[in-house]
Amino acid sequence: MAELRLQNLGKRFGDHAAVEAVELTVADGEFLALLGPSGCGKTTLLRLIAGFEEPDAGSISIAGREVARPGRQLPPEERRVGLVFQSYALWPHMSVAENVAYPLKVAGLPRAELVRRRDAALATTGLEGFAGRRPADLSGGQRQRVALARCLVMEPPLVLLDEPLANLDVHLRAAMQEEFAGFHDKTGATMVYITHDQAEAMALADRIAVMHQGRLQQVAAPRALYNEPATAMVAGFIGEGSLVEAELLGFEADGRAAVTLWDRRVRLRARPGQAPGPVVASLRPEQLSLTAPDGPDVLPARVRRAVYRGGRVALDLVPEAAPEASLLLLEPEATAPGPGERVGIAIGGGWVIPE
Ligand SMILES: Nc1ncnc2c1ncn2[C@@H]1O[C@H](COP(=O)(O)OP(=O)(O)OP(=O)(O)O)[C@@H](O)[C@H]1O
Repeated sequence: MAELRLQNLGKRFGDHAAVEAVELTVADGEFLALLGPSGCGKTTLLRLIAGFEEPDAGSISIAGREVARPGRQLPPEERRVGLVFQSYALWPHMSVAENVAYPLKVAGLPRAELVRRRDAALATTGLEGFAGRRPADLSGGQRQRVALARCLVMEPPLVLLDEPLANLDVHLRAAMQEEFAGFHDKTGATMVYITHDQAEAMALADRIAVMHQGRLQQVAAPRALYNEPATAMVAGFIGEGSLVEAELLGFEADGRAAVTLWDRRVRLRARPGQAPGPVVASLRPEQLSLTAPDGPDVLPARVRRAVYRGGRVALDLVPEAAPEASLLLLEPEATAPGPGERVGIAIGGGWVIPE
């Protein structure tokens, strides 16, 4: 069992809080993606868990054992944590098999056990046919598999991955994502996977933790993160859409929120119990549709830009009632209006940001 628990974790570099007040529990066997813009503290958080940085607040426990708090650090090699980085850090003079077996050799395993575990790791990562090759004679994806196999041989209950696919091209990334998912299923290890690619996080993770300026903004399953973002930062960072200022009037009998948006009354979803008043709402493109400009409850607007996306056109729409605002709507190519055209927008849903 390798539950990971971070309590009020903090790390400063001089005046800069790289990680601040992080509370997070990753369940045994869970796949958690850590997602956030560059510089938000993802790598620092991972280095704290691995034991390369010492926290100056809070604590870290792995499998029920406290491994770090200010002034008390268990060294990395005693944490039983596997690490996979984007730079594969393979030994160039060793074969694939030797690279994979290296941690076992260092640990002093008997030869028969070493061979058994090495070959099992090579099989899990589909590298049986490459055992004799040098890293220089492998593709980027194959090298990343070697790095994965070398992590796997130690059978770590907790694996930390720092942007392991960042150096690969788009097609290879998709293939490797499937391999990571398979690797997770086979090993049952708890995984924390850093990425700044939200599609990758959504494809792989049970839950996604979104980080911003050293703090966790929201930790939730991919669908919840997309449909019910806790903050404007999460709404803007995950998926596409528009953030608009509105007024929450109250809740209707069916639980929908009654909201005024540019003098129109619309019904959105909101966290129950939210107080009436000024709010920010997130409108995803699929919650908007085009209609005739002058119907009841329709928002007349003009097309500012129309960008072809292959089969669909991304429309940047400016409501007549709010010339400074902008709404994104995706329309099939065949029915998409062009720049300058006047249209009506029907709002079929949306989410009131809770804070
Ligand atoms: N050793 C250090 N000394 C001083 N500042 C540091 C150190 N390590 C990181 N930082 C700063 O802490 C902040 C968080 O850095 P971190 O590398 O954790 O971000 P990140 O989210 O992993 O970014 P990226 O996605 O670009 O790798 C940054 O502002 C960075 O400049």
